[in-house]
Amino acid sequence: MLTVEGLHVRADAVELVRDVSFSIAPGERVGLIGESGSGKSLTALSLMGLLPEGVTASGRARLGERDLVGVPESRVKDLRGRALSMVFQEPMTALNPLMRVGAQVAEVMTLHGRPRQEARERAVELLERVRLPEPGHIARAYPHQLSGGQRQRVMLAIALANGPELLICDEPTTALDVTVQKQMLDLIAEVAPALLFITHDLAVVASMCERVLVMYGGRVVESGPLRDVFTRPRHRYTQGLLAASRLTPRGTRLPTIAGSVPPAGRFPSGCVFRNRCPHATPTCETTPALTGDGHAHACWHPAD
Ligand SMILES: Nc1ncnc2c1ncn2[C@@H]1O[C@H](COP(=O)(O)OP(=O)(O)OP(=O)(O)O)[C@@H](O)[C@H]1O
Repeated sequence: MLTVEGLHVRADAVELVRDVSFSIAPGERVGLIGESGSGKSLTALSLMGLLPEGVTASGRARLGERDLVGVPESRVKDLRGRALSMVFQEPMTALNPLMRVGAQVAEVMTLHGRPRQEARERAVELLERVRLPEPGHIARAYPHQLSGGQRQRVMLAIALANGPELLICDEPTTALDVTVQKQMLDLIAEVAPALLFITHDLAVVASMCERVLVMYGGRVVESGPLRDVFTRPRHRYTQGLLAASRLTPRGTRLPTIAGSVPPAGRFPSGCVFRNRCPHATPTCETTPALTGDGHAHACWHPAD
């Protein structure tokens, strides 16, 4: 559905994103991870036609039959917020502080041609879909009257308003506290038609995505199904990332905690790995190993 081939992003002579290629199939959830400054956001922004002033993209990116790069702004504008939409990290900067949130959700629909009254009614339905309580009441609130988690749900409602084919999320839960993060991630996984999910957090990628792309120094250095990349990381950066994370690559012997391995299924509530060990293979017995704070994630692989 989305095909990116040889995408480059430059600011003057400096190449910030180099020769990036990947694709996303309908319904697929793809994670984009990489260190700070590796080019994740610029890759996403070039698909949205939202690159900052002085930064330009070249190469090919298509959503279905429609080109996203190297086309006039009017064409991309027509697709943006309709065929593909994006949820950013900080909802407070993306929302208009002077406009009621219901009107902001309705506006993205009227901009794409929906009659005003119909858009207002649909806005309340969308606020309900993103599980905001009393959506009619919330629609009349201003952004500052909502919590961070509620504001991010409003952003998700805006992103979903015109029934996009692809949702791009750039660190959408970083500004939220941990319990709210989990609810938001579950909601995104449920409502996204297809997803490009940008994050630093490997555990989040493991719980949300089927495939992963790893960026380093402006390039995609590794990509593949989640299990392959997490169990057989090839690039040094991915290996380092996994070693530093709460996940342990298959083949690593984990210390037995306090002389015993906790029984399977003893994940703390809210744990993103509940019954979803990313290393699981048919031959691998996986058992969650809980460490001191009871919320670390690792797998026990007796076969290794
Ligand atoms: N407007 C700009 N002009 C020049 N360079 C820029 C501009 N915006 C970003 N860059 C540079 O491009 C590189 C990639 O930035 P990008 O924001 O895509 O990184 P990222 O992987 O999303 O990082 P983070 O995880 O910190 O958000 C960085 O080196 C950044 O400094």
